[in-house]
Amino acid sequence: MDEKIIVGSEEWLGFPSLGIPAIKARVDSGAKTSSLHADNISTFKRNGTPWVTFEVHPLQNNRRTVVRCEAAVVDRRNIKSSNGTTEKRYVISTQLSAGEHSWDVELTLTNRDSMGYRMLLGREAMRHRMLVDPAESCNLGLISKDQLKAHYGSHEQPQDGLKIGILASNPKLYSNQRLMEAAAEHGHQVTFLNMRHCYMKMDAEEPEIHYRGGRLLNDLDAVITRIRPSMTFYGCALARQFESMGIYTTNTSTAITQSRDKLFSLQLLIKKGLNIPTTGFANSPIDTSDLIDMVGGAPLIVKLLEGTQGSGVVLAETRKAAESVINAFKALHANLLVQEFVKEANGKDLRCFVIDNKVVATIQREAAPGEFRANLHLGGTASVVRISQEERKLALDAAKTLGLKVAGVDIIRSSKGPLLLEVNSSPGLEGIETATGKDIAGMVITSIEKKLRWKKPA
Ligand SMILES: Nc1ncnc2c1ncn2[C@@H]1O[C@H](COP(=O)(O)OP(=O)(O)OP(=O)(O)O)[C@@H](O)[C@H]1O
Ligand SMILES: [Mg+2]
Ligand SMILES: [Mg+2]
Repeated sequence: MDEKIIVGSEEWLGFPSLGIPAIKARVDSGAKTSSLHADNISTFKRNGTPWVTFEVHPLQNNRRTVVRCEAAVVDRRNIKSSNGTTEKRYVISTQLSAGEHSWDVELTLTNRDSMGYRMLLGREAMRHRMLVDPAESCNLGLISKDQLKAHYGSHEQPQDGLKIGILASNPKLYSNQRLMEAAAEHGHQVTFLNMRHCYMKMDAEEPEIHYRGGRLLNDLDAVITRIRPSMTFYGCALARQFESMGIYTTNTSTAITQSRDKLFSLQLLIKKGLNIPTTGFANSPIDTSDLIDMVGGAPLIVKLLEGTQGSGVVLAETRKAAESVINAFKALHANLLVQEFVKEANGKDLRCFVIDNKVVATIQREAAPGEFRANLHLGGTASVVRISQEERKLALDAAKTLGLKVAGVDIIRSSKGPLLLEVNSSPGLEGIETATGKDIAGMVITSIEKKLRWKKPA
């Protein structure tokens, strides 16, 4: 061929012999081989030679449209993916159609979804045929929604609702009850998944998650990740496994992991220019006095890095008290931070509930008399409150910085303006739903429906 086809960074391609007339590919000359996102891969023999059968979801963010394909296996190869891991993949050879042209290419089958693209076009398939202009996109033409409907309408699986799992610990908890209720109310099939009863098969080609008794959890559409702090390590491993199987998670394993590390997340937030109370962190007991000065002296707050629901937060009213609390915690080898005490907050703080980059509800929590911690578990009371633009922006920036789609952002009102206290990746629903009367659980479900482009059947 003399004239080379100029392609952009993404293109609509087709694999006629696989029954896939249109699929949007990420053009990636950095990758050697091309890959196709395939599910439920299994092998069989035809006339004595190895074949594979697999399912392709040809449309991005849509797992309802399924095309079952078959192809002869030409090889099994170790492929290094962009995240550095190597997996053994089946290789097939099939005709690629690109605009007016077509030729045979090799494709590796992987069940790893690379940023929503169902296929990656690597340089081997492009060689001598294509040139890439990374500034362009869809040079070979756009495919309309109607065309896609005509291609794939008959491949849409009838579905009454999404299959949603709630990955958590306690099915009796108000938040989990409400999420299950809301999912069912929206017409979905919902299952409570106790993290302790999930176990996984670490396999590059066929990763699996099993549930107590051996039930396979691979066909879920979405998992609502409600991982309690004490289960962060295992819970995030499970979330990661679901993600690697192409299952949508509300908060991703990465976002949860980093938001659980209080110190790390404070560093990330500060780097983004978000305001927090003046905070110090140390390890050796020698410098206690300077550490206290660093945050402006007593009264000050000492926080255990692993504390939750207010349990690890202490107010030291005097310098002497501060020294003894810090030294006591240090002797226990607990990680702690010291923080300026925001006295003018008067035992109040704000909890902003963020979903998909929107503050959907906010409450003000007020500490019980004689208490400075506003946690509802410590007897604090919740009330509806209006927040300022600045507070709203702080909450949204915080959730975004940590990559959380669902977050409870705690803000304290100081004389210097709003200061960020912390960001929770599994915010409780009881206090905020009760005080505001809003259906927050329903909003979480709606957010999943939007992400998966699910529409209520007429
Ligand atoms: N620097 C501070 N100045 C004044 N009050 C504070 C300060 N830090 C925390 N508080 C109060 O103490 C409460 C608990 O603190 P914080 O939210 O940091 O820890 P936590 O509640 O134990 O953590 P988690 O919310 O993860 O369970 C806050 O809600 C707030 O009312
Ligand atoms: Mg808190
Ligand atoms: Mg916290």
